[in-house]
Amino acid sequence: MSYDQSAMNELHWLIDMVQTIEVGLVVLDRDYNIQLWNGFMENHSGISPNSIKGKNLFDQFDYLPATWLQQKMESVFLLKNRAFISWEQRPYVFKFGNYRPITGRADFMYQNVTLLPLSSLTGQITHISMIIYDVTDVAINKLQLKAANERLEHLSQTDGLTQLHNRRHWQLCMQKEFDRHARYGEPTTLVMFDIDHFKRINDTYGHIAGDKVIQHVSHILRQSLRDTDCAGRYGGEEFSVVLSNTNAEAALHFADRLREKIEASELRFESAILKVTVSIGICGIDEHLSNSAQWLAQADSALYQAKQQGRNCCVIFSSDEAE
Ligand SMILES: Nc1nc2c(ncn2[C@@H]2O[C@H](COP(=O)(O)OP(=O)(O)OP(=O)(O)O)[C@@H](O)[C@H]2O)c(=O)[nH]1
Repeated sequence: MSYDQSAMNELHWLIDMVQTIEVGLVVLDRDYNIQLWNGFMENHSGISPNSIKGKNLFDQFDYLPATWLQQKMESVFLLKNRAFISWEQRPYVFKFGNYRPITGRADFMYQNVTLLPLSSLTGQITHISMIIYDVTDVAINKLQLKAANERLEHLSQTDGLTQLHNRRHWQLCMQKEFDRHARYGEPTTLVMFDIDHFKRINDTYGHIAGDKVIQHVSHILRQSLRDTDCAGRYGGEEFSVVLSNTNAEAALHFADRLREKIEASELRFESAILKVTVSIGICGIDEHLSNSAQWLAQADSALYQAKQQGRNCCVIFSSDEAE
């Protein structure tokens, strides 16, 4: 076989491969006019190479982020360097459907795109090539893994009965708030409360009724919170809340409103109507506290005082009374 014939063969194979490869190939000239559009692009866009050749990329696909993409392409022309667009940065460049049976859950094809400078025989960069990789499988797996991890993280931080933070996670929030105060000195207050005579509910109506009461109280608590507040189920029928940017007097308003709402509410359980009250201890943070455990102990001591004072009331911690 002559040298010419062999070169022709090679060229033929290359063209064949470019047309059939499972990767999108597009060549653009300096004005973003399409010079090459391979089989992959045709199959996924439904547009044939003949009908798109010579047309401007941005006129053909008006959904493309023109300014952003042109900026990237210009840097490829000027710096003669490759550029990459990852699906994590932008899920796709070309809006192609996803036909993969295994990853049928994606509505579109996730893509990684490489922009490659193409030089002419004189060494000038006259064209660039876009190489489009279908990374739907990888992207879906990664997204599913991320979602599963987020679900697991949520479960590990949440109390199953009330959907409030569980004790361990709430304590971390409280420690963060304590540290934030140590750094920035903003007021913050701890509120601990406990359902009064809860044992009687369990003893009279059974544990299921008791659980419903705990859910009922936590529902009212959730409705009373701001986004920045952090509420948890501290123990069986004991709840804890960190009110950020709130001093003890303002927390007393919050606590009294919460107490009144719970007192005014009722819960139907089978043929009975259940009513409960709560006792609340409040402790604002101050410079004398040496650690978060002490803060918690003082809020707990205020809660104990509220119980001592006859229940269904709120008490702000005072060191005099604690002694
Ligand atoms: N149903 C139910 N009961 C619980 C749960 N956790 C703890 N308890 C019960 O809550 C009751 C708490 O009783 P006590 O600590 O004596 O307090 P109390 O009856 O509320 O009395 P005061 O707090 O002094 O007003 C106990 O009977 C526990 O068994 C729970 O998740 N579900």
